[in-house]
Amino acid sequence: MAERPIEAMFRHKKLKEEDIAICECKYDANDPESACGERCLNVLTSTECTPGYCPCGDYCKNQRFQKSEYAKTKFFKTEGRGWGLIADESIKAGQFVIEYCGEVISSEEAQQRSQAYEAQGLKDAYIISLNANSYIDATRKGSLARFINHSCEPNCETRKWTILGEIRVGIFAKQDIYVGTELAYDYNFEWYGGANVRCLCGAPKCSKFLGAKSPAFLEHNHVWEEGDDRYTVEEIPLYDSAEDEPSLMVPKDKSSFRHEFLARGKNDSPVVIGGSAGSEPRLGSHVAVVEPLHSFSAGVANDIVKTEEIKFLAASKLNSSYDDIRPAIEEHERDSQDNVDISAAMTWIGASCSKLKADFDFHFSIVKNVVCPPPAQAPSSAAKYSEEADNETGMKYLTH
Ligand SMILES: C[S@@+](CC[C@H](N)C(=O)[O-])C[C@H]1O[C@@H](n2cnc3c(N)ncnc32)[C@H](O)[C@@H]1O
Repeated sequence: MAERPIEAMFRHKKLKEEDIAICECKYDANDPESACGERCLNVLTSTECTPGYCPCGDYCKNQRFQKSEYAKTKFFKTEGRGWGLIADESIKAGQFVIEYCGEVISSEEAQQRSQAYEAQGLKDAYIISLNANSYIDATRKGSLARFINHSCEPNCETRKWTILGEIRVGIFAKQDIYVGTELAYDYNFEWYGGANVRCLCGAPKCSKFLGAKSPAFLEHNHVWEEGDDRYTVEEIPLYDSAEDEPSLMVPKDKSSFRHEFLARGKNDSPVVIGGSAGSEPRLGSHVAVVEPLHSFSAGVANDIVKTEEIKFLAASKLNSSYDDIRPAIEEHERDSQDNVDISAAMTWIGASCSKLKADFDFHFSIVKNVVCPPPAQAPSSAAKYSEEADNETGMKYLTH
């Protein structure tokens, strides 16, 4: 066995000798920079070489986490987003910027701490996910990486690396970054903030909330689907990191339907479809006023209620199968590993298709029965059928 420096023996306590990944690199004495470059077997598997075992010895370039080879950065005060981190030297695309350091904790501990920090009034969240069961909390201990803000169009990204048998998270540049540019990554898969925070990244395709696509956010706010008004932003309590406002009113999407009111016919007044309640319906726009469900014929009402029930059932089946597949999806998204259990994936795909079909059937039943009823069906007394067709869709709407 090759002789190893003493400190190497102490450092990989968790790694058994037979588990140490040893590359086959041979460094060129005339070009020491070539040692363990991008073709190194360990680099290709996002694993750092183990000191004392790498054939390139001290020339090995693949020990950046272990040697804290960070880019030069400094923190600064942003407008509305607290502290941020900027590049203090130019950074190349793909370069390791800094490690996200902190306390490694379990998911139960992460949940407890996140609630406790919120109760203490801490507005900034520093817990990110490491894998399905562990999190890194940089609230009390961490590197400068804790100051990196979120952007929906970021110049950096997180990547997982295996260092001496342990997974660690690094921030890497996605593109060349000039000196003085703010560093940002997308919090989506790592976000473990308790409160819903309005995103102030300013990107044209901003998703409005920090971590809006993260498993934790979806779990707390349910599935936020296009056209599903149960989960519109108006209904999500949030605080604004800039002004700590308790609520935010976002203009409603005029083209989305409000099925629940229609299908259940909860009140007697006409129901507005596709406009904010109380707003003036406009003829020929994507706004229609219809009667509550109970004022339609029994056949029409039954058809809509039946398709809506199927829709809810399909949604709940999809949700429960998502719970089974979620750990695999998370793992896959983080580590790009193809370890998704095929039967769970098939169930999930099946449930997704059933839900799509149920959604379609429900929408179709509204269009068929309410928005465009067959000519034989006379409109009710409270509404008359407008002959004016929408230019874009050709659909006709009920109006006062
Ligand atoms: C990991 S910390 C980042 C550093 C933080 N700005 C500070 O002052 O310590 C994450 C917190 O920063 C704030 N933040 C980060 N990105 C943001 C963004 N795009 N919009 C609004 N607030 C943001 C949020 O309060 C979030 O909880």
